[in-house]
Amino acid sequence: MFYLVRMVVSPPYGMPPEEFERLKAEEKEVGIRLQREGIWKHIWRVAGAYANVSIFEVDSVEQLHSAISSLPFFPFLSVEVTPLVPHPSSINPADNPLLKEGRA
Ligand SMILES: O=C(O)CC1=CCC(=O)O1
Repeated sequence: MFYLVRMVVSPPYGMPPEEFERLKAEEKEVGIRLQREGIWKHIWRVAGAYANVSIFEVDSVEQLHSAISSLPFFPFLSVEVTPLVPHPSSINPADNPLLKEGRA
């Protein structure tokens, strides 16, 4: 199952910069691990905002929640989740499991 996830980062006002930098480094580590595990397929910075849009591929919404809530920035994130289904006109096997399985 694919999900479009938009995350807006809002660190609390007054957070000491060194604590913020530590959390940011941990966030990057977890983000890279989830990409290497194949769950976090794409991540893009939203131009002009401290936000990202991402594509996750997971087996369940519980797995998605577990991944997102494992992020060190989680307490400071506004997260919007949109479930996706393959588009019938997609010719990209990565986006369309039917193509990947040779069934379309
Ligand atoms: O900077 C962000 O958009 C938040 C974030 C998620 C994974 C990562 O490395 O940073």
